[in-house]
Amino acid sequence: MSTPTEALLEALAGVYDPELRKPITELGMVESAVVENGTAAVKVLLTIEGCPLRTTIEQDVREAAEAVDGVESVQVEIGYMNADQRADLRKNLGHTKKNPFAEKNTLTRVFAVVSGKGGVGKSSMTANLAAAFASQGLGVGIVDADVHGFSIPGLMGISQPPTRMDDMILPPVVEAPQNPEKPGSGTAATPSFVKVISIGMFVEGNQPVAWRGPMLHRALEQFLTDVHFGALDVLLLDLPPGTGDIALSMAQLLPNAELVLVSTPQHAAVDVAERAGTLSLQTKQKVAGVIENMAAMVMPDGSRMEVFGSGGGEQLSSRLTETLDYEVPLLGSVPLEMELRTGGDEGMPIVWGRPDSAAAREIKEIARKLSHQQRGLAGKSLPLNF
Ligand SMILES: Nc1ncnc2c1ncn2[C@@H]1O[C@H](COP(=O)(O)OP(=O)(O)OP(=O)(O)O)[C@@H](O)[C@H]1O
Repeated sequence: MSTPTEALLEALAGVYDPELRKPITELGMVESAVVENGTAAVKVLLTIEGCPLRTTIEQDVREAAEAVDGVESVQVEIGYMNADQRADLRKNLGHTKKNPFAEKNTLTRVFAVVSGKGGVGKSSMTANLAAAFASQGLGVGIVDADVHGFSIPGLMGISQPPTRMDDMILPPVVEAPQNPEKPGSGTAATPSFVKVISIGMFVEGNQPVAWRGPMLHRALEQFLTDVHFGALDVLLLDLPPGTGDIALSMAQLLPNAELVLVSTPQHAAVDVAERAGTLSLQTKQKVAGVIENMAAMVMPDGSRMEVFGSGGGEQLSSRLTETLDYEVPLLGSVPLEMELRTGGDEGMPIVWGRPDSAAAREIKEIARKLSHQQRGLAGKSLPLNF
C-alpha cells in the first residue's frame, strides 16, 4: 500500500500542463509534494512569471490533491523556474531550434491550404479541417502565415497569446469537444487538440503587416524553429492567396508539404487556382486535392441556389490531373451555409459547433480522405534556390 505522499505524487502525475500536454511531474514542475497530518503541501514551479495558465494549473493540482485518500486540506504554493530549470525543460522536450517538419522521417503530415484568389474560404477551410482532424483523435497544429488576412485565432476562438520561454514559443491550444464516437478524446491525456501560431499574435492591435519577402521568409522560418509544437500528427498552413514569395518560402522550408487547393465553383476562379496548383511543378510538391467551397446553398424549401455557379471544382481537378500527370482528386464540395460564417465569427468552427450540418459533414469527409491518402514525394529536395 502506498503512503499518502506517494499517493499524492501519483495523483499529480495525472495533472497535465495544458500547453505542453505532459504530466507536470515529468516536466520538473513539482518542486515538492508531501502529506503531513492530513495536509497536502505542493509547490509547483511555473515556466515563466505571469504564466497565463496559472489558475488552471493551480486548480487542477488542488483537485488532484483533494481526491487523495487521507488528505483533508491542500496548500498549493506557486513558484517560477529559474534559467537552469527552464533549460532542463527545453532539453527534456527535445526542443532543438531545428525545423522538425522538414526532417525526412517526420511523422507529421503537412498540408498547405492555398488558393488563387482571396476570399474563397481558405482560412475557414483550414480552421475547420483542423477541427475535423482533431475530432478524429489527432494532434493538429496550424501556422497562420496569411500576412494580410490572418484570421485563424479568431476562427478557432483563441484570444490568449503564445507563451515565450526564453527562445522557445509555446502556442495556445484548443481542445476538441468530447467526441461521443471516440471515448476519452478531448481530454488532457489524449491528442484531439489544435495548437495555433499566427502572425496576428505578433503585431499590435489591428495593424497591417507591411513586410517584404525576406521578412516573411524569416517569420515563417521562426514559426517552424522557435515554436514548440511537440508531437503533431498534422500541421496545416494557411498562406496568403496567390503564388507570391511566401508560397516559395513555404516550399523551401517545408518540401514535404502537400497542397490543398481551395476554389469556388465559379469557372473564372479556376484559372487563378490552377496557376497556384501548377506552381507545384516548380517546387516539386504534391497537390493532395481540390476543395470546392461556396457550392450551391440549400434553401429552406429544399431548392438549391448556385450563388457562385457550379462545376469549378471538377474542372480544376481534371485540369490539374492533366497538367501534373497524376490524379488530383476533388476532395469535396462544401456548400455555402450561413452557420459556417457565423461559427467563424463566434470562434467555433462549424465542424465542432454544428457537426451534423451539410458543410460540417462534407469537411469531415474531406479530412477523412486526406488522412487516408498516401503521402506524396515526401522529403524531395528542391532543385531551386529561391
Ligand atoms: N461555405 C461557406 N459558407 C458561408 N460562408 C463562407 C463559406 N466559406 C467561407 N465563408 C465566409 O466567407 C468569408 C471569406 O472566408 P475566409 O476568410 O475563410 O476566406 P480566405 O480565402 O481565407 O480569405 P483571405 O483571402 O482573406 O485569406 C468569411 O466571412 C467566411 O465566413
